Amino acid sequence: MSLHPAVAAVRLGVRRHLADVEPGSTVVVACSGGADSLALLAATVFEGEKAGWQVVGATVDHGLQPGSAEHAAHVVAQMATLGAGETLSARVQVDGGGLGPEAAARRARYAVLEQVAEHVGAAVILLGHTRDDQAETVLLGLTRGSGGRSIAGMRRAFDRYRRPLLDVSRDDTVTACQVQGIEFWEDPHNHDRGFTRVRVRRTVLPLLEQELGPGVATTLARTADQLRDDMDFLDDLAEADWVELRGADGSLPVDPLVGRPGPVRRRVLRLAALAAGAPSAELFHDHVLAMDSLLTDWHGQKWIDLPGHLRCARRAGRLLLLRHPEAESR
Ligand SMILES: Nc1ncnc2c1ncn2[C@@H]1O[C@H](COP(=O)(O)OP(=O)(O)OP(=O)(O)O)[C@@H](O)[C@H]1O
Repeated sequence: MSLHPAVAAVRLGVRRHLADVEPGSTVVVACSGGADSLALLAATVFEGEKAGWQVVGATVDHGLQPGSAEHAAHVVAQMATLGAGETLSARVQVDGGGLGPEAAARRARYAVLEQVAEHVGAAVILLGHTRDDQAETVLLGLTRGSGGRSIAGMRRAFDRYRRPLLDVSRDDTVTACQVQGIEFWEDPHNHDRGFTRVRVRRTVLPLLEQELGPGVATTLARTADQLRDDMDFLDDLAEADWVELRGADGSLPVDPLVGRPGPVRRRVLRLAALAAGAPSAELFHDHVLAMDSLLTDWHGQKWIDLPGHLRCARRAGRLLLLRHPEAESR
């Protein structure tokens, strides 16, 4: 019997994005019990047998809904049935810490996945994000208007995480599960139109596909790939400049910075503010533009305020990043 194209697509994603993973390595697959991550686990087990990997399935119980422990136990059983060599379930305490519930759950999940990877000595942790997740991320980023990085989408790899299914559609993961007889879970949140992402998934993207032609999700995901490459290049340039120019006190010389192209210069300023202690979640593009105005539109302004009780001031040919009390005395 010939291999179903959807199953082939998922396996190809795993083969391609884990080509450098050595025989004998341990690979953790993070499984929510949804179609994406179960299709990913099945493909990783299949490819892992050929490549000589130990495959560990891990599921995280956020404890946010009634019955979540039973759900986690069910996912563990499924992961074992699909052939994971080892299965793990971890319950986490989701503590907001100023974050929204989704972001808090995500942070707790990543922390526990890290512990799991340490525990089993894993080379990589796999996440089941698909091309459709990527397209939604790009659209959401566009509407948020927070700059190139937010429309550059998710990375295929970061730290020890990999996303092997970013070229695979959600439909293919669902079909791959169906043809392999894998029962998957439908997260009730996926139907809750209170979430912007759900409205993008269920209304905006289908409308775009209907009005502009099929393939919009693919095009958005491809655009994100190209943009991410450019962003990474500019980030690398800026990082090298920052390392070269910064003084021991974190200050920056005005003249060489003014000569740098704007996209690099503003990245250097952002790096300097972060290094001085500005919280990244609160440091917005407007703050960086205000810092930039001390370089490109300076008419004697004393300082500009930054988050994290910081001030940026221009004195004696340098940009200084100061804590508030110091700002007064220097
Ligand atoms: N409860 C869970 N346990 C283990 N892995 C999970 C769990 N929930 C999600 N994942 C992993 O994360 C992937 C993405 O899931 P989902 O899109 O629901 O999360 P998200 O909050 O958007 O994640 P991210 O912050 O990584 O974008 C899943 O395919 C799976 O690999």
